[in-house]
Amino acid sequence: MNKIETDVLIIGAGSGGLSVAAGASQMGAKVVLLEGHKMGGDCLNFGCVPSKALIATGKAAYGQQHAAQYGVADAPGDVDYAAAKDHVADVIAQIAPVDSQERFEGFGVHVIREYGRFISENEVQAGDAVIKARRIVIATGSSPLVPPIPGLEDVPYETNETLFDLRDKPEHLLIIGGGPIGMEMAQAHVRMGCKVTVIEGEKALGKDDPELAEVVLQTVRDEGVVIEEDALAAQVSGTAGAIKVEAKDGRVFKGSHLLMAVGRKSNTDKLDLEKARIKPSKTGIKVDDQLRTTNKKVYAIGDVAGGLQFTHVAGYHAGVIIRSMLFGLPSKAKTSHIPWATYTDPELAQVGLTEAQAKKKHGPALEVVRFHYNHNDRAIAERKTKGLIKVMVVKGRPVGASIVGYQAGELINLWALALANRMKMGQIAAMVAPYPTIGEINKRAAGAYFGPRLFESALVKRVVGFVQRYIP
Ligand SMILES: Cc1cc2nc3c(=O)[nH]c(=O)nc-3n(C[C@H](O)[C@H](O)[C@H](O)COP(=O)(O)OP(=O)(O)OC[C@H]3O[C@@H](n4cnc5c(N)ncnc54)[C@H](O)[C@@H]3O)c2cc1C
Ligand SMILES: NC(=O)c1ccc[n+]([C@@H]2O[C@H](COP(=O)([O-])OP(=O)(O)OC[C@H]3O[C@@H](n4cnc5c(N)ncnc54)[C@H](O)[C@@H]3O)[C@@H](O)[C@H]2O)c1
Repeated sequence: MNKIETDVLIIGAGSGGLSVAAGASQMGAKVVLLEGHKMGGDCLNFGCVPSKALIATGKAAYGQQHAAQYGVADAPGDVDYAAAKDHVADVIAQIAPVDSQERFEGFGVHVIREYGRFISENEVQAGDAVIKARRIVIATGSSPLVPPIPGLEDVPYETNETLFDLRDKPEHLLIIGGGPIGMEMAQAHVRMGCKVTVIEGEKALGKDDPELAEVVLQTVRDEGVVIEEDALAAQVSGTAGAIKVEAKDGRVFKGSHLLMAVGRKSNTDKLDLEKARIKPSKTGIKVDDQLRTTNKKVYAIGDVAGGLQFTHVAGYHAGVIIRSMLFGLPSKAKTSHIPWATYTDPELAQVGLTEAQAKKKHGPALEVVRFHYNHNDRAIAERKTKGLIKVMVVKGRPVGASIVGYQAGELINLWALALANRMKMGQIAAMVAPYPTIGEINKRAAGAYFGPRLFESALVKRVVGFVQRYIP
C-alpha cells in the first residue's frame, strides 16, 4: 500500500478538476489528481469538443450547398462520414496536450490514473495508493442518463460516449431527447446527409425562451429534421439497422440508428460517499453555496454538483473553491450571471432571466427591449439575418438577455459581463462598436432601450427647442 499525504486531492481530471489542479499547484499547494479514464473528461473526449467539430463538418457541407446566394456555384456538399470522424479525432488530438498528464506533472501535480473511492472522511483509495488530504475536491462529472425504457437494453444505441467513434454513416438517426445534445447532433447529422428524427417527450429546447427556441426549431425542421414533441419514448425494439421507438401516445418512429440524449446522471457510483459522510442530492451531490458537501473538508464542483452542467460552470466553480481552499476566504457560487449557448445554426444563447422569468420576478418594473438581426448591416452582408436579441431591463440594468441568431454565443459575452458586474444599460450604450460588426446588435439593443426615452419624450423636445432658440 502506497500512502500519500497532500494538501489538495482532486478526483476527476475533467473541466473542473483540471482547473483546480492548475490553479492550486501553480499557487504553491501540494496536489494529487486522480483520473480513472481519459484526461480532459467529457468536454474534450465526448462532449463540447467533438460535438463542435462535427457541427463544423455540417456547416461546411451546408455552406457548399448554399453558396449560390453569394455568387458561388452550389456544390453537393457530400460528406465522407468516416473522414468527418477523423477530423473530430484530429481536433481532440490538437487540444489534448493542454489537458495531458505530462502538462499537469509539469506543474508539479501528482497524477494517478485510477478511479478513487473514499475509505474515510479524509482518505481516498486509488489503485494501490491511499491518499490523505487536507481538502478533497470531487469533480467526477456526469454520464449519459439511460432511462429504463422497456426494450432499450436489447437494442443497440449510441450515447455521447460512442457517437463520435461511429464510422458508418447512419442512414436514419433517431434521437430520443430534444435538448442541446439532441438538437446540435440532429442538425449536424442532417447536414451530413442523414435522415434524422428527434423524439422529444415535452418541448424541444425547453430550457430556453420559447419564442427564440422556435426560430432554431423551425430552421432545423426546414433543413429536413423531423421533430416530434410530446412524444415520450415508452418502448424500444429492433436490431442494428432497424430500430423502432414507440411513444407513449402510440406514435411509432423507425430508423437505422438510435442516439440517447435525455440528460445526464452525476458520477457518484464509484465514490463510496457514505464512508466520508457525504450526502447525495436528487441530481448529484448535496452542496452549500460555497460548494462544500456535507463533509466540510470536501467540495463538489462541475456536473457532479448537479446544477448547471457546462464546462464554463465547472471552471467557474474551480475559481470559487480555490479562493476558499487556498486562502481561507469566503467564496460563494452564484448562478444568475452564468451564460449558456446551444451551437445550432442559428445559435441560441441565454444569460440571466428569460422574459418569462423576469416577468414573474419583476412584474411591471420589467422592460423588454428587442432588436432584430435583419437591421444589422453585417448580418445582411453575410446573409445571416434570421434572429433577434431580447434584453430584460429593470431600473436601467439588464437582468437577462436572450439571443437567437448568427454568433449568438459570441454576442452573449457582453451581457454576461454586464450581469456579472451589475452594469447599466447606459454603459452598454456608451460603447462604440466597430462598423459593420454583428456585435453592433448589442449596442442597438441598448439603443432600443434609450430610443423611446430620447425620441418620444416631450421634455427632451422642450429642452432641445429651448437650447436652439435661446443659446447662441
Ligand atoms: C455532447 C455534449 C456536448 C457538450 N457541449 C458543451 C458545450 O458546448 N459547452 C459547454 O459548456 N458544455 C458542454 N457540455 C457539458 C460539458 O461537457 C460538461 O459540463 C463538463 O465536461 C463538466 O466538467 P466536469 O469537470 O464536471 O466533468 P468531466 O469533464 O466529465 O470530468 C470528470 C472526470 O472525472 C473522471 N472520474 C469519474 N469518476 C471518477 C473517480 N471515481 N475517480 C477518478 N476519476 C473519476 C471521469 O473519467 C472524467 O474524466 C457538453 C456535454 C456533452 C455530453
Ligand atoms: N452547447 C452546450 O453548452 C451543450 C451542448 C450539449 C450538452 N450540454 C450539456 O449537457 C446537458 C445534457 O444535455 P441533454 O440534451 O442530454 O439533456 P437535457 O436534459 O437538456 O435534454 C433532454 C431532453 O430529453 C427529453 N426526454 C427525457 N426523457 C425522454 C423520453 N423518455 N422520451 C423523449 N424525450 C425525453 C427531455 O424532455 C429533455 O428535453 C445539458 O443540459 C447541458 O448542460 C451543453
